[in-house]
Amino acid sequence: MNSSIRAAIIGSTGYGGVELIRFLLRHPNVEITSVISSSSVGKPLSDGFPHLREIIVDHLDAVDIPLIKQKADVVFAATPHGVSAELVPQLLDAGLKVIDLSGDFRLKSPAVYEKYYKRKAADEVYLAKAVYGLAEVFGEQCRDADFISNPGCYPTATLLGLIPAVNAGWIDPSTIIVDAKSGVSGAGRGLSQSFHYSEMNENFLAYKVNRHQHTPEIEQVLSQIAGKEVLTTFTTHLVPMTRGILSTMYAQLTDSKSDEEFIDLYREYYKGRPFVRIRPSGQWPATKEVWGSNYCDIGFSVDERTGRVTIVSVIDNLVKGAAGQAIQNLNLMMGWDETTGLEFTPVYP
Ligand SMILES: NC(=O)C1=CN([C@@H]2O[C@H](COP(=O)(O)OP(=O)(O)OC[C@H]3O[C@@H](n4cnc5c(N)ncnc54)[C@H](OP(=O)(O)O)[C@@H]3O)[C@@H](O)[C@H]2O)C=CC1
Ligand SMILES: CC(=O)N[C@@H](CCC(=O)OP(=O)(O)O)C(=O)O
Repeated sequence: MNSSIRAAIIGSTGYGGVELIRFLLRHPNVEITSVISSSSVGKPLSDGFPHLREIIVDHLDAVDIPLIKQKADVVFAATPHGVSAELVPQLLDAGLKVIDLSGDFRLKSPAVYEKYYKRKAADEVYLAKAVYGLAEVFGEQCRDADFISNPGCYPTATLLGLIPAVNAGWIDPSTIIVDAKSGVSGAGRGLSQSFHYSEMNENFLAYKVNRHQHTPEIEQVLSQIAGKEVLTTFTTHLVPMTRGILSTMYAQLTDSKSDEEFIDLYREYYKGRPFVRIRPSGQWPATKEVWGSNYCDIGFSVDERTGRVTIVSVIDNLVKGAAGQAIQNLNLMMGWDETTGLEFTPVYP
């Protein structure tokens, strides 16, 4: 089926929104019919983002649900936590399809959301409607969905790196430790002291240790895959680069396995899913090798000495970790080939 669809983007002036526009401008089945802002209504988007001069619908619309309904069939909400919780139910009630990039609909438990996000959870009726859009794992559910909650950037890299091994019972999930690093664009376009050039440059730091909001998201999915409660140690770090996430994962093997066995297991699990690329033994993926693309590249090393496996997974946080996966989910929702509009080779060097 190759029918086209009209798309609106709320949060068009943010990093996720701008990245959605970059990809959707080249999507053969999507027409961008409204770019939406809460603070720059009426201004041309390309004034702030001259690289998007080719956009036809340039003037920023207000967040006006009846107007969005008139102009669009699907809405991407690239809006902050809390904003999506309020907006998404109104969009769904208006009969629109929605893909939400925020964390507001990923966690099924309102109490867990409120503990980690420190704000009121979204309405449970809408939480129950959200399909968690980790495309390579829950793609079948995405195909029938009208509302997809796009995974977080760190969970995307981490879960794609862990799920096949947890699913096969090859690692003991209670021993998983995740050490993840992100480029600064992961924090969005807003300004804050920690992201000033002089604070970030030549610096490397851990943050939100043992309290990161992506911990329960990772645990929720791993518990579902393992069929029992899984708790993980998950530590995030900021790296002075613009884009990219590298997640290093460690876990105890349940039985002796080789690198080649891991490679075969993962290649089989992700068969037919072109955005996950498994590296040959001894090759480690780097963030530059997926930069600007929707790929997730994964490498392995089994340590016979300790009986542990080390798994390294990389993505571009703004693409596979946000806009790219959101478009992959739209493709699944619409019954299109999941790669449509996303076939970009990474930019290198
Ligand atoms: N950056 C990343 O790597 C990733 C981000 N995400 C998530 O995606 C969402 C967007 O992130 P990102 O683009 O980085 O964030 P930004 O801070 O760069 O952009 C957020 C946008 O939301 C808009 N906005 C703010 N308040 C409102 C409101 N009340 N109503 C409507 N729009 C509003 C702002 O635009 P304006 O002021 O013009 O309205 C702003 O441009 C967030 O929920 C984030 O957590 C998820 C995965 C990765
Ligand atoms: C570098 C950096 O600050 N990253 C953000 C990732 C936030 C994100 O994009 O994910 P959500 O949609 O779940 O908020 C953080 O660690 O909170």
